[in-house]
Formats: sequence, structure tokens, C-alpha cells
Amino acid sequence: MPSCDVCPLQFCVLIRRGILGPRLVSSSSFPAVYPACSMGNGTSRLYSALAKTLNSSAASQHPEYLVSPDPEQLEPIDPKELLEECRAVLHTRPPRFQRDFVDLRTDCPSSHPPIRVMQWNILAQALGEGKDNFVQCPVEALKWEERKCLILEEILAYQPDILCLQEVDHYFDTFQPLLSRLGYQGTFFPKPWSPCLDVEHNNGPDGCALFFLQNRFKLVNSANIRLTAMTLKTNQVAIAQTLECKESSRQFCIAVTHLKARTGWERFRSAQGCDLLQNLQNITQGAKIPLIVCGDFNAEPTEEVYKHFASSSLNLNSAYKLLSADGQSEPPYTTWKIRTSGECRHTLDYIWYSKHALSVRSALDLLTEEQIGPNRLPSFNYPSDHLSLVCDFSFNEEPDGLL
Ligand SMILES: NC(=O)C1=CN([C@@H]2O[C@H](COP(=O)(O)OP(=O)(O)OC[C@H]3O[C@@H](n4cnc5c(N)ncnc54)[C@H](OP(=O)(O)O)[C@@H]3O)[C@@H](O)[C@H]2O)C=CC1
Ligand SMILES: [Mg+2]
Repeated sequence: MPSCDVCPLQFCVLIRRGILGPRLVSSSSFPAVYPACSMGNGTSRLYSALAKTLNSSAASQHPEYLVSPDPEQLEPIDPKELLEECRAVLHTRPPRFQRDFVDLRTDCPSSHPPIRVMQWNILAQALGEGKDNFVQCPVEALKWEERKCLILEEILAYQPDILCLQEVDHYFDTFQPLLSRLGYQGTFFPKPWSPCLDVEHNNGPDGCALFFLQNRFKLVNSANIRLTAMTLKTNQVAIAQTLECKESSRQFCIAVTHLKARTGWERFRSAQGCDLLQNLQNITQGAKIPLIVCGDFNAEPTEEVYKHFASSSLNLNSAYKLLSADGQSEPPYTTWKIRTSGECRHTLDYIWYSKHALSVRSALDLLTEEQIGPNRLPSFNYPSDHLSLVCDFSFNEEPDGLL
């Protein structure tokens, strides 16, 4: 955040207009966070790509740069080179955890490449540093300059076609500029009263973000939804987009949400879930097109909101259940942290999909308890308290009537 007297919401508006931007970082700040190493020409260009997102606090010191957008920002980035650059920034950290895709291939053959979807609550920087109280996580593990690279590394490692993110509070200065150069089209919907805004030196509100690869999909329709509960507007949001696959010309709806957190709010979450389902019914015209809903539902499978989704007339199934032996049980955890109140191990994150119209071809296995370690998450190895969920989907060949 700039040190000038601009409130976080105004800051967002300024960035959105393209007045403030990642161009503002002086290259003199770079060596402090980047190890000396030899780089080819391509990497040198990337050096500037990543460096420009490293420290937006330089904004107020270089008002002369608040002019035109940098044409370099529009140049594509080679994902391999960005990955190498992230690894160089992270060279003092322990290696990434190995996670494998579990093959869930059904009999249905598919002539088109699968659609890879990533669901991830990436942990808002302001909440991680100022609100979450992760008592076993060293503050150095939360440094944005490095944590950002861990997040990017995870995205680059799995190369999702669609990314559904929650707790994004670095959209305009980091994810939008970098992911757009990797070929993604992004949409951000901040929470109306993000708790990030209460944290000193925050980077603006957190919210949901949805990215898709432009060479694979065409955007047909997009809706930013402020969820209601018992007709009252709430602080929680969703984004729902109808996309058309360029290979197959088939359309589907993809949605991302982050429901109200904390115990005692179960009925509130349930009402928010009903509102989201109603919105999705309208958008898919009663499920005439297949649907994928990703989210941090802040609800265990025992909660009412989960049951609404499982029994909805939209005919949804939860993809990660397919990793269990009987195909009926959710994983034992999708988030695991230690707060002042003690250990918090919960299953809260889901990828719902139209069970008749889509098949899950594979799913990324979760981290084991041993990999997560005794201090749990986030950690030097893993940037968020929530695990990423990644699935490969393909369309079933059945007629639309079976949705
Ligand atoms: N400025 C203003 O006028 C207003 C400000 N607010 C702010 O918004 C907040 C409420 O916003 P709301 O959207 O309802 O927030 P939520 O209750 O949904 O939680 C917000 C975040 O807190 C995290 N969280 C969950 N449990 C805990 C915990 N035990 N300790 C710390 N963090 C936790 C959640 O992460 P996860 O999902 O990963 O569990 C979530 O991202 C208020 O506390 C206030 O700070 C609200 C209204 C007005
Ligand atoms: Mg959180």
C-alpha cells in the first residue's frame, strides 16, 4: 500500500483505472529480495515482470511513474521461466511438497482435452499477518515477497485452465498482471467490508477471483453476486461465469464463492448457500448447462449448507469424495492450522460439479499429515492454511436432458 492518505477502497479504484500499477517498483529494490544469479535475456525480462510486483509500496515515492501503462506488462511470459524465477526467490526454503494426481478415469472416453480446475483459498496477506493468529507459523514464513512466489509456484506447477481463488488481496498488483501475461482472463469481486481493511498496512479488500485461459474458453456471461441471507445483503460474494470451450463449443457455468466463517453462523451459511443455488439455477436456466462450483464453504459436510448442495435439483456431486475408497466420503481435511484456540483441522473446501454432465478424470491428492508437519499450515513449505484442490473434468457424451 502507498503511504499516502488514500483509503484502501480508493486505492483499488486507482489501480483499476490503471493509474497505479506494478510498474512502480524501482529496480534498485530488487537485489534485496532476489539472489544474484546469471539470467538469459528471457529471464531478464521476467526479472522485471516479477520485480515489478514485488513491492507496491514504492508507489508514493515515484509519482512520475503514475502515467502510462508499461507496454512490457502486455508481453506474454513463458510459465517455465516464471517458475524458475519463483524457485530462485525461494532458494532458501525447503522444497515443495510432492502431490500426485489420482486417476479416477471412468469408462467414458473423451475426444477433447480435460478441463483442469483449481480451487484455492490462498490466505489474504493482511489476514495472515494481522488477524488469523497462526501461533506456530513464524512471521518470516508469511513475508509476501516469498509467499507470493509459493502461491505462483503452486499455480504454475499444476497449470489449471480455470483458477477459483478466495482471500485474494493482491489482485491488481500481482495476480491480474502476472496471470494475464500467462494467458488468463481474470475477474475480481471484493467483499463489501473485507476484514483486511481493519489491518494496518493492508493492501485493500480481499475477495474472490476467477481466472480462465483465454486460448481455451470464450466468456459468454459473467455475474458478480453479493450473497443474501434471509433477504439481507451479506458480506460474502460469488462470481459465476458461463464459458464456452473453444475445442468442443460446449458451454458450462463456473462459480467461485467464500461463505461466512466461524461457528455459530451455520444457519447464515445455509441461507447464503440457498441464495447461491438460486442464482445458479437462474444462470444455468435450471441446469440446462453443466455447472462447476468451487468454494471455501466454511462448512463441514455435516452442515446444512453442504446438504443443500448435495441434494439440490442441480444434480451436483462433490469431486473430492471420489478420492475415498467408497466414493462417498469427503477428505479428512482441506485446512489445518493452529490458532490460540488450538488445532483447527476441517474439511471446508469443495469442488461441486454436475454429476450427469461431467466426469472427474483425476484429482490432486491432498498433503499427508507427515508432509503438513507438527506446526501445520501455513509454513515455509506451503503458503496457505487451506490446501489447493485440483480436478480434471471432461464432458459426458450423454444428451443434455440428463444434466
Ligand atoms: N469496517 C467496517 O465497517 C466493517 C468491518 N467488518 C469487518 O469484517 C469482519 C467480518 O467479516 P466477515 O466477512 O463476516 O468475516 P468472516 O467471519 O467470514 O471471516 C473473515 C475471515 O476470517 C477468517 N477466520 C475464520 N475464523 C477465524 C478465527 N477464528 N480467527 C481469525 N480469523 C478467522 C476466515 O478465514 P477462513 O475462511 O479461511 O476460515 C475469513 O477469511 C469483522 O470482523 C470486521 O473486521 C465488518 C463489517 C463492517
Ligand atoms: Mg482464512
